[in-house]
Amino acid sequence: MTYQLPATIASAHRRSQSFGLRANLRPDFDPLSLSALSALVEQNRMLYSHAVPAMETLYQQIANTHNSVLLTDARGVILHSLGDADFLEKANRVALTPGVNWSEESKGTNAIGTALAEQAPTTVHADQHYLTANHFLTCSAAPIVDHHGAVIGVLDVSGDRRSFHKHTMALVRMSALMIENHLFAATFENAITLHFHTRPEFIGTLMEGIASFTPDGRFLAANRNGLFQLGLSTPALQAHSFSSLFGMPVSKLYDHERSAAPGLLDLCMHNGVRVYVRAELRLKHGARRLDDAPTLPSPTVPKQPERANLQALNTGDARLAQAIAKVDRVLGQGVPILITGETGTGKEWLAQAIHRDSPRARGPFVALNCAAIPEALIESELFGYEEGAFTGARRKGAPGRIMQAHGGTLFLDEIGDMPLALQARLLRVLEERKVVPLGGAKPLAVDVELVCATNHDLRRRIADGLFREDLYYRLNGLVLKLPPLRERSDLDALVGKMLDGAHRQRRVADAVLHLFRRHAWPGNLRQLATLLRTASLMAGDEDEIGLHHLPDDFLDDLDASPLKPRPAAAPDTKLDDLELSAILRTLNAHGGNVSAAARALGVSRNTIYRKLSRTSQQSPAGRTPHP
Ligand SMILES: Nc1ncnc2c1ncn2[C@@H]1O[C@H](COP(=O)(O)OP(=O)(O)OP(=O)(O)O)[C@@H](O)[C@H]1O
Repeated sequence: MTYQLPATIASAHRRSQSFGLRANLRPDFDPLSLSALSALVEQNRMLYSHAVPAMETLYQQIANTHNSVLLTDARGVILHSLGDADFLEKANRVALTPGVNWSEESKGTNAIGTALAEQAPTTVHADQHYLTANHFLTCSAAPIVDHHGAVIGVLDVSGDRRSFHKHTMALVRMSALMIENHLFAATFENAITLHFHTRPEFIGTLMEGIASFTPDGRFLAANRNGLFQLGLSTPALQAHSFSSLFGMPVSKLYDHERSAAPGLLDLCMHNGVRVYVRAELRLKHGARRLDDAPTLPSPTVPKQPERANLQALNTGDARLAQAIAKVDRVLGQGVPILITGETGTGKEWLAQAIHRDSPRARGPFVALNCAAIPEALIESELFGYEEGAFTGARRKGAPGRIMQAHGGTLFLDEIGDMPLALQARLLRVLEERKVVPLGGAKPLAVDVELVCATNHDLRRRIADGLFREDLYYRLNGLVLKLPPLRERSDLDALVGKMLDGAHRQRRVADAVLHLFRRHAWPGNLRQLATLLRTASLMAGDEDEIGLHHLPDDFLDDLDASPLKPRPAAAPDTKLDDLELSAILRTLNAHGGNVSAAARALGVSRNTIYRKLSRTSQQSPAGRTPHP
């Protein structure tokens, strides 16, 4: 049977012929010597050290599928491979091993060589390979580019052709993007780095745009998604600055970052597209490098008399005010703080405020989410590793998060999810105040204030054998329990504060506030902040956020979920709820338009407003917790 070769493969075959290669060529068994390979790895140290963790994660996804993960340099020489033993043995037979060159000039059409030649992700399957010896393979490769857009290597998954899976290419592309983003983040030491996207939930994911600027706002570089969103090429961007691209003076960005709880910025790019932006300031005077680690922050740093940042969180809820008063008493005294509370109740914001009001405010604030990184990586992330700690290469060492927080605050989020074995190591670090990096022998002295957070009940996890009791007692110097939003009495003030941070000053209609007070808010402050951002966008030029600006899914939720119970004394409870439910459903069906809903129900708009407000008055926020 004959079939048409895809155009890329056909031109790769023509190139292979022009190199004088023959299809029956025997694989080349002449790899670089071990010392030459080590030297090559050393030359590609940045690429190698950021790629290996991503390769390990990628390999975990495809383990036991007769595949291997490979990294090459910019010429196609394999630097590192990870794979299933049975497949590695087969791969050896065709020299798919470290130290061997897989460029098209050397091996003819193959995913690595062709991805390099085409500068694009490429899959080469079975007999699409130029050399007959490679027909048993299926390979998917994606180039890795640096911050100038230059190809610096290739990530590839190769396996037995029977193991072909159509999702492999997507996994490889995502992993290559992850490596590029990590490299990008490590490239600029003294810079402002922006993470941006048109949708706030995409910030922190592989889809985010990243762009770096000098401290005075000149453009340095952007990653692939950043270039795409900005809609300009790297050369065109060289003439730009933070203010010309994002319409805000750089001084305002500094002001924003210095504010009590800098959330996402809502900015309008030069092309008129609105984006959400998280800024990261890595400025020399602010960021502490490991090299200066042994020096502790100067004891002469004055203790700030005012708790400006903590006070900014105090918007009138009595339980929160109590928690802040407790923090005030222990600040700077070396008492570990444990923050508990449901998801989205503001645990991380509180941790940041604690750091900013502490005498260590000038030191680093380093956060690690123990639930967000694979278990295999937590250890090296937390404790760091020494040069040569990983087999196969002279991978340069890296400081762990604990060391990076030296002289400042270490925030361990989701501490309840930390694996048991690491809990023992963490306990030792806390007791001895020393860290031993992986593969290292020498303990390094470390001085950090510890703030941890969890939404688990740690006592429960102790009873279930998932959390060490001794560590628990080491962490809970002061335990702060953040109330869920449905139990807070300062909802109106919070709404006002969240809107204050926006570009445009807007009010919220009473009817909307009434609905807010009756909602159970499973996503807490995060849900409220996101809802207000969406509603503000919907409101466009209007000064007031009304019911018709609320997203449909919120009205759906309100209708579907039980409202907060009202006090037992309230009359006609059932009837009122039925009525309210009918009103909400109708509002929902009419996109939140009160006039249309009133017409459909045959009542006046005022009746709708009155019913909404009456139900809320019967159930003041903060009275009864939602079950
Ligand atoms: N005091 C506050 N004022 C205004 N918005 C706030 C405040 N605290 C939190 N938020 C909003 O809520 C979001 C979630 O807050 P945060 O990340 O601190 O919660 P968390 O409890 O740590 O969540 P998780 O348990 O999911 O890690 C923030 O991104 C912000 O939008």
